[in-house]
Formats: sequence, C-alpha cells, structure tokens
Amino acid sequence: MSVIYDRVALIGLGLIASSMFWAMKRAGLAGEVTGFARSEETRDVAREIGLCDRVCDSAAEAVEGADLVVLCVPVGAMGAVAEEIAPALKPGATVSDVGSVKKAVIEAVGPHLPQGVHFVPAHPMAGTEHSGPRSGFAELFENKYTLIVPVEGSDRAAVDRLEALWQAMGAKTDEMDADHHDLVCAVTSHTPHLIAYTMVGVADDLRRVTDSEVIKYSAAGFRDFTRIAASDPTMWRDVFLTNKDATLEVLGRFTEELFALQRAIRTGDGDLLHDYFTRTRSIRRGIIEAGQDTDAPDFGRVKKG
Ligand SMILES: NC(=O)C1=CN([C@@H]2O[C@H](COP(=O)(O)OP(=O)(O)OC[C@H]3O[C@@H](n4cnc5c(N)ncnc54)[C@H](O)[C@@H]3O)[C@@H](O)[C@H]2O)C=CC1
Ligand SMILES: O=C(O)C(=O)Cc1ccc(O)cc1
Repeated sequence: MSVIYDRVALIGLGLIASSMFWAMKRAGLAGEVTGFARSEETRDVAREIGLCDRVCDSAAEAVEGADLVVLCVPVGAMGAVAEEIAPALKPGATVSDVGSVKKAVIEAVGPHLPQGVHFVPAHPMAGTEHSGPRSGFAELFENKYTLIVPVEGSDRAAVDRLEALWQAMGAKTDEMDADHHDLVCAVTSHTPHLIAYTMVGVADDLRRVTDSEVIKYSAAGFRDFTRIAASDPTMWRDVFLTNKDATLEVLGRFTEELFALQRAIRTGDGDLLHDYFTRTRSIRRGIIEAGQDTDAPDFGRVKKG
C-alpha cells in the first residue's frame, strides 16, 4: 500500500497508539511516525522496542511538521494535550483522536485548535484489557469498526483521508454525530464495562465468605467479566465522568429491567423469564446471521442466498 500521510505524530503511547504504529508500518501508510508520552518510563520503553521512528521529549516537538496528529491519551487528558500542542501545529494538518467518548472530547479539544487545522475525531471500536506501549499489535483493528465523528465544518477531504488510513489499517468505517456515538457506546461498551466492574466487585466481596471458590469454579461468563474488569482504571474513570448523561440513561433502563427480572424470580414467574431469554437469544442469533460477530465460529453462521 502507499503512504497516506508523510508525517504522523502519536501523542500517548499505549495500546491504541502502539497498535496504530505497527499497523501503519506493516502496510507502509506513513512516512515518519513521531511519538510522545508523558512518562519518561513509557518513552524509554518505546525507544527500546522501536515504537515510533522518533520518540520526542515534548508533545510540541512531536507534532512539529506533522500532517496527522492523533491524540491517544485518556479522554480526560485530551483538552490539556490539545492546548499544549496547538502553537506547534502545522497549518493544514489534521488533528484526530481515538477517545472512547466523543462529545466531551470535541468540546475539550476543538476550542484550542487554530484556524486552518482540520479536526476529525475518531474512535476505533477495538481494544483489549491490556494497556501501555508493549500491548499493541498490528491486527487489532482488522474487521472492526472505526467510527468517524466529523465536527461542524469538517473538511471533506480531511475526513476522507483519515477514513482511508483506518481502512488501510484493516478497519471498517462509519460516520455519525457525537451524541449518537456516545449513546451507542454507552449501550454497547460503557455500561457493559460498568456491569463487569460491579459483578467482579460483588464476587470479590463474596470471596471473603467462600474463600477462593469464586475464582476456582468460575465459568466462562464470569471469566469474561474479570477480563473486562481488568481494563485500565484511569481510562474507564474518564469514560464514565465524560459520558455521564448517556451512561446514566442506559443504567436507568438497565436497573428497571433488572428489577423486573428480580421480581419474576421472587414471584416464580417462569413465563416472564423464558420470554425474556428467548428475546435476548434471538438478538445474538441475529448478530451471527448478519455476519457481524467476527469472533463467532463459522459453523454458527447461516448461509445467505
Ligand atoms: N483500551 C481500549 O480498549 C480502547 C481505548 N480507546 C481510547 O484510546 C485512548 C487511549 O487508550 P489506551 O491506548 O488503551 O491507553 P493506555 O493506557 O494504553 O495509553 C495511554 C497513554 O497515554 C499516556 N498519557 C496519559 N496522560 C497523558 C498526557 N496528559 N500527556 C501525554 N500522554 C499521556 C500514558 O502514559 C500512556 O502512554 C483513550 O482515550 C481510550 O478511551 C479506544 C478504543 C479502545
Ligand atoms: O476489550 C473489550 O471487550 C472492549 O470492549 C474493547 C474496547 C474498549 C473501549 C472502547 O472504547 C472500544 C473497545
């Protein structure tokens, strides 16, 4: 593949930035990639493992001359980083981010960017519970969606170029507005993470009663919860603090349904439970039939046509 941006700067060198670096390098999508992380330890690790062509000692130095700057820091740090790099940005450059929340990031970053710099927020719907510069891998984005969230007045050519980069890294792309993005993610990602954190916390409390049985006999469902609940605490604190409204809306509905199920269990309403589980099972089957579960084994897929 050919170079899409001559110079790319990655600010924050964790899971997402390192995966982007390896994906861009593998496919030859960027000329030089510079990087900066706040902690000296992270910068040292990056230099040691060859993460970025040049690791800089300041964010301003990293973005100097860059055609694309991608903010890969926790959502709560985006505004301060944007303020720091703003004077060093090249006119005509594109600034993007990979934050899990979009409305708050747009509000925090947008006002700092000078005229003539294009802002194109984005969010790869791909990740793991691991973090830090050693955790990335080139395949992370393959067949996963990256949501592009153009802001008012976004330059069409700048949006198309960023989408081309994500597609060349293996991602599928879709565009949507920030409010819609934040609600979709509250349903599909943020609230499920909160539920996993809660369930693991409950199990941890119970462990004091049952010694190690909770972990010893844990089945796949609970193990998945423990994986998700091992995700980076700073990142997820910021997600809930910044996607407050959408998360509270979804949580409100969740607790209503939970109470209805709790009541059905207490009153022995098996029909309600059976109907509910039948409906939710059909949702899972719908996802697999539509071919949208890339992790599902092929034998579970229904052939179309
Ligand atoms: N982890 C995941 O599964 C996904 C994360 N995201 C989003 O991507 C962004 C980055 O997440 P990860 O790569 O997972 O995080 P990470 O924890 O692996 O890396 C974050 C990096 O940012 C650096 N950093 C923190 N504050 C900074 C600051 N003020 N200035 C400069 N560097 C700073 C840290 O030192 C670290 O190198 C977050 O906004 C997150 O919401 C998006 C999709 C998936
Ligand atoms: O590891 C998982 O299960 C995830 O859900 C990964 C993930 C985490 C945060 C995002 O904003 C997008 C994807």
